[in-house]
Order: sequence, then structure tokens, then C-alpha cells
Amino acid sequence: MSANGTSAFVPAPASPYQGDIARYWDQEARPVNLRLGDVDGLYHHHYGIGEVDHAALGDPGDGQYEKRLIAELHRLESAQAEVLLDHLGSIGRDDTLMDAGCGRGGSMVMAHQRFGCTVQGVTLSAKQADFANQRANELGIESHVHARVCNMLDTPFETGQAAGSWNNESSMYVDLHDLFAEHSRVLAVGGRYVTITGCWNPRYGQPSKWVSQINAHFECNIHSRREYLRAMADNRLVPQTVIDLTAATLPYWELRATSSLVTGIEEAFINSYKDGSFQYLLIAADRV
Ligand SMILES: C[S@@+](CC[C@H](N)C(=O)[O-])C[C@H]1O[C@@H](n2cnc3c(N)ncnc32)[C@H](O)[C@@H]1O
Ligand SMILES: CC(C)=CCC/C(C)=C/COP(=O)(O)OP(=O)(O)O
Ligand SMILES: [Mg+2]
Repeated sequence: MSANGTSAFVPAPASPYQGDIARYWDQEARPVNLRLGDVDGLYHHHYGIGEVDHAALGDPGDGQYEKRLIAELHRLESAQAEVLLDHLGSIGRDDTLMDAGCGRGGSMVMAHQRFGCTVQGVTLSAKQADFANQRANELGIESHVHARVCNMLDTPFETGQAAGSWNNESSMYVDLHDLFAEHSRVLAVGGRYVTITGCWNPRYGQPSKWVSQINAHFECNIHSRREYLRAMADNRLVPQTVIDLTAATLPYWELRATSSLVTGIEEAFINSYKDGSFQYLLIAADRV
């Protein structure tokens, strides 16, 4: 890490795919992410949950509506991170958390603000790591919140170092057995793992065309719900809570589809959630 906190050393990606994903996120600058993060300096790359506050949206014709809509979409995305943090259990100021696939670091900041703990984030994108570290510096929390360029499947953290760890919409870029083997190593015995993820529904049969569209849009590989539970069981992670957040995320998508910030992927999410082929889940598991 160079003096100005930038990620000077960028390790070679473990695979050509990871090199592509690193480039994808290094180049990403979608207004739907930057404009929402500009609301309060928490930059997310995940989706929202909860009821839309229509009173807060106000009159669509008063010239300030788009600004209020952006604030409401951001509020729902931050609410999603709060729900993830709710399931990490009791985390103390001396604990360490790992954010696997940390993006621009919004969830890391929220975790430190809630628990006072250390939060270590990993991302394939040097641009995201630099952005997250710059935000931590601006907030004066760089001693506790740090992002690095690193493969979440092969982190530098000590065995048993973390009291908690999570994947917030980042598990669809890796093999789940490899992923949960690393979380199981880094987590202390009795530690808590949480993920919020989209997964295809085995009841539908195979990934639907909508799920395939989402995979193509993000160059990711959405797993089935069955794979999550099987890979956790094989890696000493015992699910303690499974919550279907599909109904809770639809209002966010239906509001987003009316905004000027649409990216074109909204239809695939809305249709796949409605036809039952795709689910939005929270899974919290204990490292045993
Ligand atoms: C959709 S973003 C989610 C970011 C963050 N969790 C959030 O909620 O804002 C996916 C993230 O996963 C990261 N990622 C994907 N594959 C990874 C890998 N093998 N190792 C580390 N990070 C990875 C990407 O760099 C990106 O930061
Ligand atoms: C639930 C699933 C399958 C998510 C895939 C991972 C992903 C790209 C999440 C959102 O990132 P983003 O906030 O950068 O995307 P967008 O530009 O659409 O807001
Ligand atoms: Mg987004």
C-alpha cells in the first residue's frame, strides 16, 4: 500500500475470468450507483429492500421529484445493508469483520459505525479499493476500515481472525465450495457468516432466461439456492436463518424502473422475481 493509501500493489488475478471482473469493476461508473452514493457518501453495489416511502417522494411534478427518488432508492439500499448487519450477531469494538467483495465500501463504513470494530474488505478492483480507502480517510476511520485488492478465495487474514464475515451480492462470482472454505478458515469457531444474494430457484428447474440475462449483464454466475446450503454444510457453516427477501426487494425495483437512472436490467429482475425463477435470499450461518 503506497503512502497515499492507494492500492499500489495489485496481485495478478487467479484466472482470466477474475481479470475480466477486475476490469469490469475498474471501469464501472454507472450513475445509478454514483448518484445514490452521493446522497450521504455511502456507496453501494447492491439492491434495496423495504416498502417505498411514497410520502417522502412527494409530487412528481415539482421539479425536485428525481432528487427525492434517488434519495429513496438509496435509503432502500442502505436498509438492505442494515438487515445484513442485523444478522452478524453481537460484534464488539475489538472484533474484526471481513467484507468479501466489498465494492466501494458502503457496507464496511456502516458496519464500523454500528459496531466500532475493524472491517477488512477485499475486492478484485483496485479502483474500488482506492475509492473505499479514500472514503475511510475522509471519514477519519481509516484505522478501522480498509479495503485491499485480493481474491476472496485466498485472503491474507489469519485463521480464526474474524468474528463475522459476509458476501453482499458478491457470491455469484466464485465457486461456493471454495468461497465457504475460505470463510470457514478466516472465521473463529462460533463466528457468523451472512450473505444476501440472488439465486435461481430449483422449483423452477434451471436458470430462466431472465437469470441468464442478469448473468450476461454482470458477467456473473448465479447459483441455485440448493448450492448455497450444500456448500455451507460441506464447510462447517450451519445455516441459522434463511429469509426470502424476494417480496421485500420488488418495491425497490418497481420504483427504480420509473427513474431516469435505469440501466436496462430492471425488467429481468422484476420478471424473474415475479415468475418465481429467481429469489433474493439472506442466509446467516454459524461457523461450527
Ligand atoms: C456487486 S459488487 C458488491 C459490492 C458490495 N458487497 C456492496 O454490497 O456494495 C460485487 C463485488 O464483488 C467483488 N468480487 C467479485 N469476485 C471477487 C473475488 N474473486 N475476490 C474478491 N472480490 C470479488 C467485485 O470486485 C465487487 O466489488
Ligand atoms: C442479486 C444479483 C444477482 C446481483 C449481481 C451482483 C450485482 C452486480 C449487484 C449490483 O451491483 P450494482 O449496484 O453495481 O448494479 P446496478 O448498476 O444495477 O445498480
Ligand atoms: Mg446499484
